[in-house]
Formats: sequence, C-alpha cells, structure tokens
Amino acid sequence: MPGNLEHHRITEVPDSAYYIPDFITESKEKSLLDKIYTAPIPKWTCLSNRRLQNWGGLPHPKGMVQEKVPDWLQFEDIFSEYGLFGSHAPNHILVNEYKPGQGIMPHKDGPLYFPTVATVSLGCQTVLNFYRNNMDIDQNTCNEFMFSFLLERRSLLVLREDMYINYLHGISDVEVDNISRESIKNSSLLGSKSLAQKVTKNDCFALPRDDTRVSITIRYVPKIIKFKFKT
Ligand SMILES: O=C(O)CCC(=O)C(=O)O
Ligand SMILES: [Fe+2]
Repeated sequence: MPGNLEHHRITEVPDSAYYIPDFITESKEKSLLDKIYTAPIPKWTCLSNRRLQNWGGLPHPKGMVQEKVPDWLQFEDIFSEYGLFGSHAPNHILVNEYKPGQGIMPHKDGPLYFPTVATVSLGCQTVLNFYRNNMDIDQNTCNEFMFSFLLERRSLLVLREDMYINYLHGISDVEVDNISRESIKNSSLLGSKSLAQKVTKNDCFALPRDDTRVSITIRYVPKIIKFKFKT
C-alpha cells in the first residue's frame, strides 16, 4: 500500500480502514450528482428502503459480463495512485441513494469482489456502523455492534482485509443520528473541525440527516466472462 494512504488510516479499528475528507471538490460533487440524476430512469433499481444504480455489469459466481463504466464514473487514476485494487482498475460501481430515514441492513460485500471497497459520499453525511457475527445464548447468530464511522459528504472511505472480510457494515434507517463520542472511531480524521470538536466534546449529540445522501461504491470484480463473437 503506498505510503500516502497510510496518513489516512483509521488506527482505532482493525486492519484496514482509511478515511479521506474532502476527497472530491464541491464542483465534482455537483457534476457527479447531475450525471447520476440524469441517468435514464430504468437505470434505477428501487428497493424497499432505497434506490440504486448498478454500473459495470452484474457480479455473478460464474463471472460478470462486463459493461463499460461511463467515463464520468471512472476514478481510475486515483485508484492506481493508491494501488487499491492491486494492478487493476475498478470495473464495478454501485450508486446508492438514501433519503433521510433510509438505510442499509448490516451485510458483508462478499466474495465476488476483490476484497476492497472504496466509497465516495455525496450530498449529506451519514453514520456507517460495523458489526461482528456472534452466537447468542441460544446459539443463534446475531450481529454485535462494534463501532461507527462518521462519513462526511465528499469524503472517501476505503475498507479492506479484516474490515472487508469479517465485519458487517450497515446504515440505520433514521432521520437523526445519535452520535456518541465513544462509538465514532474516525473523529480525528474528520475534515470539518467544528464537527470533530462536537464529537470529541460531547458524550452524545443529535446530528440530523438534512438532505439526500448518494454513495458511490467502487470495486473490482476479478471474474469476468469474455464472449468470443464469430464474424
Ligand atoms: O452507502 C454506503 O456507504 C454503503 C453502501 C453499501 O454498503 C453497499 O453498497 O454495499
Ligand atoms: Fe456494503
């Protein structure tokens, strides 16, 4: 891993998570949101509690039939600089849209991807929670909450290794996040100094989600199906 990413490591958690505030400019944020919202309507998949766009193909255990990721969604230069996906360029992008009050259940991103995910947040901050699978007293599996990251708009989060493979992540479906100093592990890396102060000075405070958040999750799918067309 090139040294420059090391400055952004969230040292309070297991290997490896990195947080870069102000990863993109406000004008880049705006141009990405414009492109996302001018994508054709059928590009959106509506789930019960959020909408998403899938770019690059549908990952499948037998391999992904690759589609070109549009130029405006390519972050290749940046990722090759950090060496995030080994020598590969990302080839799969998921765009998730969350209105205030919407979230995503705890889950793992799973084995179809190279075990690294990079997430750019647009439009609004959120709190990403991490869990471990555990057994309860009746030997049922349950998710035990471990800690959280506060993701500011225009930030980049990278998860890999243990944080990708063994931890689940999710976002609560609330309109206001209750931020507790104890649980937020990236407070020293936040871009907004006033927010960082709030997190470190208060045991607990309420942070409303006052706008729609759009996340861009960037991954590499190693298993690709290549068709040979007869001419
Ligand atoms: O919106 C996010 O930050 C998380 C999205 C996510 O976990 C996923 O798409 O797998
Ligand atoms: Fe995920």
